[in-house]
Amino acid sequence: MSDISPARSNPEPGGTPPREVDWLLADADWVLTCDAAMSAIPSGAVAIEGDTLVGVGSSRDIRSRFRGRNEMCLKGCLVAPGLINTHGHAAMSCFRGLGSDLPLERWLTEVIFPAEASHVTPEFVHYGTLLSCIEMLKGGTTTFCDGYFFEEEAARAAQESGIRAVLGQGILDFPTPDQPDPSRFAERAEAFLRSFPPGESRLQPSLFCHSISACGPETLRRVKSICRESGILFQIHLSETASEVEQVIGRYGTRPVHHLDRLGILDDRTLCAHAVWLDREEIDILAARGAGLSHNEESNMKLASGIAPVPELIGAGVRIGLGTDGCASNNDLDLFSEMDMVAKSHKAFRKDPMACSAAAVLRMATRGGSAVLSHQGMTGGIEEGWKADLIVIDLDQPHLTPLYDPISHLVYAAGAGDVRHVWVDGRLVVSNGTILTLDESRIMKEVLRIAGKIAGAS
Ligand SMILES: CSC[C@H]1O[C@@H](n2cnc3c(O)ncnc32)[C@H](O)[C@@H]1O
Ligand SMILES: [Zn+2]
Repeated sequence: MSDISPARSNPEPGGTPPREVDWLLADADWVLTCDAAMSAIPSGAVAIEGDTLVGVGSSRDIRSRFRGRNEMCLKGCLVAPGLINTHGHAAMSCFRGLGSDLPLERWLTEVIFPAEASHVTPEFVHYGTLLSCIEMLKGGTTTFCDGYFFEEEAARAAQESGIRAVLGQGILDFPTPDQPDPSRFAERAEAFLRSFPPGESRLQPSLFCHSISACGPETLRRVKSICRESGILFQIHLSETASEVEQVIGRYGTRPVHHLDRLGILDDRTLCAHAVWLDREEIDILAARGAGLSHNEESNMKLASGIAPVPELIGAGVRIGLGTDGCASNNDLDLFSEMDMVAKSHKAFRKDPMACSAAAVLRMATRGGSAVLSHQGMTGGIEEGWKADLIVIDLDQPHLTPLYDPISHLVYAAGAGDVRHVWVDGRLVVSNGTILTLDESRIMKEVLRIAGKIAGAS
């Protein structure tokens, strides 16, 4: 059980006195660094100064070098990097579970798009995103990548919560809740970028073209060019269902990845969500261009979209993170259950227990996610000089006893409810399972009020 108490700094006799830092977290049973070798440090410790990890190692070593203004003894706990959710629509927590058990096209056109036209307002996005930030932070997610409407409100919510986020303004060639005139999509995108608080490194803007079906070639080209000029991430839903691929072939005479490649969309600042239906050539193009993917297995399974070729993508060197998608197609934002499902579904689909290992899945949820968001060297690992985005798991529980392999434990046995403490950018935002930055019960009440109107209208 973790305890905020002095961690007994231990200077070497006659040596330099320990450096004083903001936080010294010591005596953890394990520190999972998620470094390139996915190493785990037994009896480990970390030191945090400001927003940065300044010491990572054995408790003995770190205690000899640092003394914390705040110290925590983490006996019975595991420390891991904060998880990274690379695809979602945070505000859609207000639609949690709406239209369950339909395939993607019917779910979108019969339920979600009409509900969005009637109910999505700045207030909906603000409270839906706040609720999602609470769920994500309490469940060990410290970064999320988003795409929705009125995304200024999502940015405001992320800012209030203390989470790290990439926030994508949604663009379609159809009227949307925040742009009734689709011909003015570029003005909407530019207004969003202008609204973005400058100098806020924890939050980054992005643009999100919904899909090839919803955005014509000119829209895709223009939005990508705005992204290039601004040095920001371009996002798109890609090849989510087999029928979407058939539609693209029917309309453009080529498969979706070739279509995007011909338009010059694919590079290392493009993030494609889903990418379920890919052929060999498309996988090679994605790898050659350095494009990133978000693998959203639970959403793909719930909408019966299919199983993405993850082992082939990893084999080809494509960069992949894990995403939950929105709460209407998952129906939660829990990256622990997502990791468990990803590892098991690929094993079952291939009838091969080695098809997708626990380490490969944890890598996608940490370093992989960081790479597709261009946060590499900053998040997704516990390394000196990187951002202090950390989670502490309480191991002192029946379902986590005994422990032989900490990575296997994190992926197959631990759950979002086992997260005790969370730091983002060096700031403690969840303590003993309680969110410190937001008023959880007030936000739930506001979301219930919004949900009451949605339920009353349907
Ligand atoms: C511009 S992104 C927001 C837009 O996307 C819709 N959406 C949510 N989940 C999915 C999905 O899995 N595939 C396609 N579109 C999705 C959301 O409802 C918004 O309209
Ligand atoms: Zn999506």
